[in-house]
Amino acid sequence: MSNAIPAHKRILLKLSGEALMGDDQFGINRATIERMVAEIVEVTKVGVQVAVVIGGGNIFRGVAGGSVGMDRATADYMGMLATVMNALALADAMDKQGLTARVMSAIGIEQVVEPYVRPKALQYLEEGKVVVFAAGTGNPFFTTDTAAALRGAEIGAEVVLKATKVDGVYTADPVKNPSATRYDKLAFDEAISRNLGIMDATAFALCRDQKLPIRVFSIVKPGALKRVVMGEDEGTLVYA
Ligand SMILES: Nc1ncnc2c1ncn2[C@@H]1O[C@H](COP(=O)(O)OP(=O)(O)O)[C@@H](O)[C@H]1O
Ligand SMILES: O=c1ccn([C@@H]2O[C@H](COP(=O)(O)OP(=O)(O)O)[C@@H](O)[C@H]2O)c(=O)[nH]1
Repeated sequence: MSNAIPAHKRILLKLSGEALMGDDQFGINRATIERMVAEIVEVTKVGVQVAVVIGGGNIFRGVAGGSVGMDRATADYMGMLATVMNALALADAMDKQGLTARVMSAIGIEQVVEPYVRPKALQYLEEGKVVVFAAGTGNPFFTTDTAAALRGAEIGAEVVLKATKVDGVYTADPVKNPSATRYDKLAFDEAISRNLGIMDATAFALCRDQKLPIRVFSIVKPGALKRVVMGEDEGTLVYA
C-alpha cells in the first residue's frame, strides 16, 4: 500500500453501461473494461473500499423497449437483466486483474449471482473485496443512477462517483450544446431546479436528502478515478 492518503475510505462508483462499449456501437468492449478495472485496482491499492453499480444501457434500455410499444415494466426488467450481464463481465475482468469481486443482484437470480444482502455487502467491503451491485434497485421505473444513490447511502459510502463520457456537469448537455460550460461544483437544489440531465432527479433528490455528495468525472480520461479518490480537482462536485 502506498503512503498517500486517499480522500475517501469507501466509495460507490457508478459505471454507465455505455461506458463499457468503448468505441463500439453495442455490448462490452474488452479493452475498455480492462482499462476501467485497472483504474479500480489503483484505487484499491491505496486502501479504498470500492462498491460499483453498473448500468445496462449498452445492452438494453427500458425506455427504448417502452417506446416501441413494449410494456414499460417488462422492458425495465430486461434492462435490469442487462446490468447483470455487465456485472458478470466486470467481475470476471476484476478477477483476472487480481481483485476479488462479488456480484450481488437486487432481483433473485441465485443460480447466477448471489442476492443483495446489506450486511453481507458490508462484510465484503471490510474484507477488501469489490462489490458489484447488479439489477439496479430491483424495481422498474428506476435507473441505475438511482441505484447508485440508494446503495451508496445504504453502505455508508462517503461519495457517489459517477463515471461518464463527459468530464463533469455542464450548464447544458455538452454533447448537444458545445458552448455549455462546466461547473466545478454546484448544489443539488440547483442541479434539480435547472434540470441538468446528467442524472435523474430521483437520484439527485435521494443524495441530497442523505447529504451524500456526487462527483461526476470522465471515464475516458486516464487516471481520473485515482485523482478523484486522492481528493484532487477533477470533474464536478454536486453537494447538499
Ligand atoms: N448538464 C449536463 N452536464 C453534463 N452532461 C449532461 C448534461 N445533461 C445531459 N448530459 C448527458 O448525460 C450523459 C451522462 O450520463 P450517463 O449516465 O453516463 O449516460 P447515459 O445515461 O446516456 O448512459 C452525458 O453523456 C451527457 O451527454
Ligand atoms: O433500478 C433500476 C435500474 C435499471 N432499470 C432498467 O435497466 C436499464 C439500464 O439501466 P440504466 O439505463 O440506468 O443504465 P446506464 O444508463 O447506466 O447504462 C434502465 O433503462 C431500466 O430499464 C430499472 O428498471 N430499474
